[in-house]
Amino acid sequence: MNLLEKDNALSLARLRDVLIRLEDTIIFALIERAQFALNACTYQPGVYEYNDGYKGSFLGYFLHEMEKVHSRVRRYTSPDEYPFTSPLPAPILPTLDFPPTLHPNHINVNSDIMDRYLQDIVPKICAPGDDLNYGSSATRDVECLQALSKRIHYGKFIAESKFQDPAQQQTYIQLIRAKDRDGIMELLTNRTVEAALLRRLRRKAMIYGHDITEKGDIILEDEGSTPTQQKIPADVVVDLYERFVIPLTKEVEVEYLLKRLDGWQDPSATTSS
Ligand SMILES: C=C(O[C@@H]1C=C(C(=O)O)C=C[C@H]1O)C(=O)O
Repeated sequence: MNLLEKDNALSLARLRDVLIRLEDTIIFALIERAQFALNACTYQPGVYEYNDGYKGSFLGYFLHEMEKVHSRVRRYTSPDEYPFTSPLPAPILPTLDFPPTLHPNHINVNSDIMDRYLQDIVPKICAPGDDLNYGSSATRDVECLQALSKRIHYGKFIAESKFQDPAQQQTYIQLIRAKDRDGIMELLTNRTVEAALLRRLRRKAMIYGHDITEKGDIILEDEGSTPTQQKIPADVVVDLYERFVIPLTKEVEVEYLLKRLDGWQDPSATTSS
């Protein structure tokens, strides 16, 4: 979605279409990472010496170097992009005039994303062991992390869209003023959308994650496909969304809404004469 556009920027349907497209990005990024072994040494701090005194992991070093270049070309001035590392240099390009779609906030859940990715995701999609392809596996790790980060932080746009719905705004205002996290979570939750998403995701993962024979047949798990024919198990992708991506997206929505009234004047409030 072009965030420089001003019209219809917060249409919930358009935002949901972005999340649907990001499903493809995430599935293919996971498939690319799954080509390589776990390469656990790339996640352990202190395994390599770095000329600038950096003491973290190979992935951390690679990610920070990548983000420094991306920061220089103003990637993180976009309201849908959030870095994992700091400090980052100022952009060499003039900042773009994004419409003020989101309420000012400093929400960044990338440390949670990194923890869950390393603990819960990589070990399930990669073969154990070390294939020495450290640069390749780290490159795919960065692509997975960036895609997951974009998807989860899109929760801010979704939350703003829901807040601006006239039919729900006063209810959100009451819940926010009461600091009612559970009430906000319940109001923003759409179980129908979530269930449809998981059904669609399983179909995508089964099709994208399998080779297609010359005849055009797709060999699926329940048709006796062997692990070598599965680029990534559909169950892993569905479980990733159900236990991590969706819950963390909703946490971002709740955190965003809890701060939505900071410095905000309710236009519907009657001014006392
Ligand atoms: C993103 C939305 O908000 C919530 C989070 C969802 C998700 O992370 O996929 C789906 C539905 C909602 O429970 C939405 O309403 O589309």
